[in-house]
Amino acid sequence: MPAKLSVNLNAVAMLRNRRDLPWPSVAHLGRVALQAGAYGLTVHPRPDQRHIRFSDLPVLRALIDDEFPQTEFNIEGYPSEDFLLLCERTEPEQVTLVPDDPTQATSDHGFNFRTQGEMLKPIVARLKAKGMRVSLFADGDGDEDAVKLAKATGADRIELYTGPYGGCFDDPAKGREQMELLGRTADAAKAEGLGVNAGHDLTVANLPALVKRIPYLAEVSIGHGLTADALEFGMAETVRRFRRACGEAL
Ligand SMILES: CC(=O)[C@@H](O)[C@H](O)COP(=O)(O)O
Ligand SMILES: NCC(=O)COP(=O)(O)O
Repeated sequence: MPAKLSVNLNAVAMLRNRRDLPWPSVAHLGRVALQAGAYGLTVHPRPDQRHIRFSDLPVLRALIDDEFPQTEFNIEGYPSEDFLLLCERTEPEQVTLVPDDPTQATSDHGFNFRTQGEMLKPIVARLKAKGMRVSLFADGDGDEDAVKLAKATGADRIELYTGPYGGCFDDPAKGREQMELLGRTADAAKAEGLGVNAGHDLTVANLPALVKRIPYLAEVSIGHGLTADALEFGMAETVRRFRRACGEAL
């Protein structure tokens, strides 16, 4: 089974927010992505709303419900009370919890399950009780004990933080090392019965090797590199290119 592509709309929202105007439209580009066969949409609303605004969420929820009911909405964020309430109001199919500080420019590490595992347990249970699948952002450093602690939170999946892998675009040997660490983390998660997602700095160039190493990868969420390609190739063609890179025969 190829990894499913969820298109992260944060970068589109960031372009829109340069002006007090409604374009580029997050909802319209989400529609184009889903029409082109993306499996889902991802957003990462940050507390300062510098990318996705809280008001985007009901619009995207309605887009999926009304026009693409076979697809999924994935909301990412730090599990503050405000974020949890936002998820409970929006009811995404999946919530990806990340340990981001509000001042961070972008996500750059996974949870420390040794120190944060107990904090996560009731939060995971609360979201799952409302029918949302829960994925936890995790470092892909090959730490098998950390994966066991992630499993103990009750989460359904982990999302491998692939930033260090994506950062090796100009150093293939280091890229292979990072990929092996991601692969070992993923294998440990699979052995624990956790599903495995991945995201951050994935591109059409670095995806094929990753999905080959982790053939059971459930889902990738991609925004920055995909939006960069969409400027060149258009959103629909870009989604098809990424689907091919995920292993879909198109
Ligand atoms: C959780 C994660 O991996 C991030 O990639 C995030 O979703 C992207 O967020 P920004 O687009 O706000 O940098
Ligand atoms: N979870 C990762 C994500 O949604 C997108 O990350 P990026 O492709 O914008 O780096």
